[in-house]
Amino acid sequence: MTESTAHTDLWPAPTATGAVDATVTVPGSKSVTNRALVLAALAAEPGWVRRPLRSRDTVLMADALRALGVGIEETVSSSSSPAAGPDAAGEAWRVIPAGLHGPATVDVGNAGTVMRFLPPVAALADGPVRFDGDPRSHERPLHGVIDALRALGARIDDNDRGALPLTVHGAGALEGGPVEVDASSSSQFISALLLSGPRFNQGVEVRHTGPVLPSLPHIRMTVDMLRQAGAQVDTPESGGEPNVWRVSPSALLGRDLVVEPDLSNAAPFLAAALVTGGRVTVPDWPERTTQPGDSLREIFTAMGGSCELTEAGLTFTGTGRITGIDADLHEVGELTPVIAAVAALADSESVLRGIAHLRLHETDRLAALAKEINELGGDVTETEDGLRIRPRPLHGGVFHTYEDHRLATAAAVLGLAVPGVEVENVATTAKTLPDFPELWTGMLGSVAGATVAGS
Ligand SMILES: O=C(O)C1=C[C@@H](OP(=O)(O)O)[C@@H](O)[C@H](O)C1
Ligand SMILES: C=C(OP(=O)(O)O)C(=O)O
Repeated sequence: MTESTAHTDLWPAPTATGAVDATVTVPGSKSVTNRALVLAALAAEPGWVRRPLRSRDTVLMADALRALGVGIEETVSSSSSPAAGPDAAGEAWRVIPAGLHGPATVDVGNAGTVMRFLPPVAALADGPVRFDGDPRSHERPLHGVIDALRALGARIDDNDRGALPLTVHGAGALEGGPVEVDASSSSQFISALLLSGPRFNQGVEVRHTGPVLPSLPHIRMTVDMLRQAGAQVDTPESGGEPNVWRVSPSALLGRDLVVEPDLSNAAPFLAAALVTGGRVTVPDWPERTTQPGDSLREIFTAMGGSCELTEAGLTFTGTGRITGIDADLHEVGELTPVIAAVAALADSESVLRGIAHLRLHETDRLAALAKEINELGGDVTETEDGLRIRPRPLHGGVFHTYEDHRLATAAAVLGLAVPGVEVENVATTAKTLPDFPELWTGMLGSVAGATVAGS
């Protein structure tokens, strides 16, 4: 969290004066889209990524792969693929793999997936690839990827910083093999090495050596998508050693993949049902998924709502009463900001644990949530590994967002119940959810008497 941001634009968060009753179509998953792009770029044949998320993080990924020589064409497709399903017509990315070339320059913005997933890809290029990004990207942990790639045979020039900016001197191939990584600061270190692993001469065997590994569902997502692309992956869950993942060298298939809705970005909309005692349906909620956002069904039910998965999607219904929770969120850390906002509106205390690594996300999320909710009259304290939230009556005010999309959506949730919340730089939601203000007001359009604070 840096103290000051240059943004002066304030978005008056709409206050709900009634129960929401809406269906909200949530755009595609950032995590699935960016994995799909990387795997398609490394494949031996062209593939499709349908219903991709088009947001800052995914456009940065596509542009970076293009800079390395991969063809990515935007199309409006009417799919004839059975895999795509009857209603999968619509926008798609056609990915045409090619030899990976340097010199190239990659702007990672502040996308963890781009800054961590692409250095291993760059090691396969035939020349130098320079990586840089937003000022915050220089502070986010990358040492796990850098050290592991060096151990696997890559040459990287990072001025001994263990962080961005850096240059990967691609040599056209990487030896690969066994490597140890402390991924306690980001699961993305492991995902990064596994995703490119099939293309290393010896494949890769990644052993996590540090304390608790966060975001395991995201590693499962990596493994799942690798397997669907034809890779052979051994995991702790498939009978392998604890904390060891092994990917064999192989060609990857070009897939026809339909991206699921981003279930973590469904969080503010489901929260609206909880906060207003209303009902929100998110269509196309997958029956089976590796996305951490699927845990919202359990977490928000524990906080006082109920949910039902039908053909129409996931319908979440609130009662207007919110109960605090004591929850370990280390597997689903990216859900924390919205859960914290809901907890601040509950009728009992919450403790959110297991999320110390959030201090290294888009901003220091623990510090930012505590400061901003407290500035609205709340009582949030940082613990060693999370937050303690004691609900108090809140008042309006400016909610600073620190270039963090999830801080902005959390603020919108507070604004439903607290008149006069003004969200600084709501446009920062474009990192993963570009149409957030429109989706939000569209959802509230279904509330009789919805008002916009400050208007
Ligand atoms: O692999 C991914 O797509 C992600 C993994 C998680 O990262 P961390 O393990 O760094 O928390 C998550 O928070 C991030 O939003 C997306
Ligand atoms: C931590 C997040 O993003 P990133 O992929 O940049 O790590 C997030 O989206 O909550």
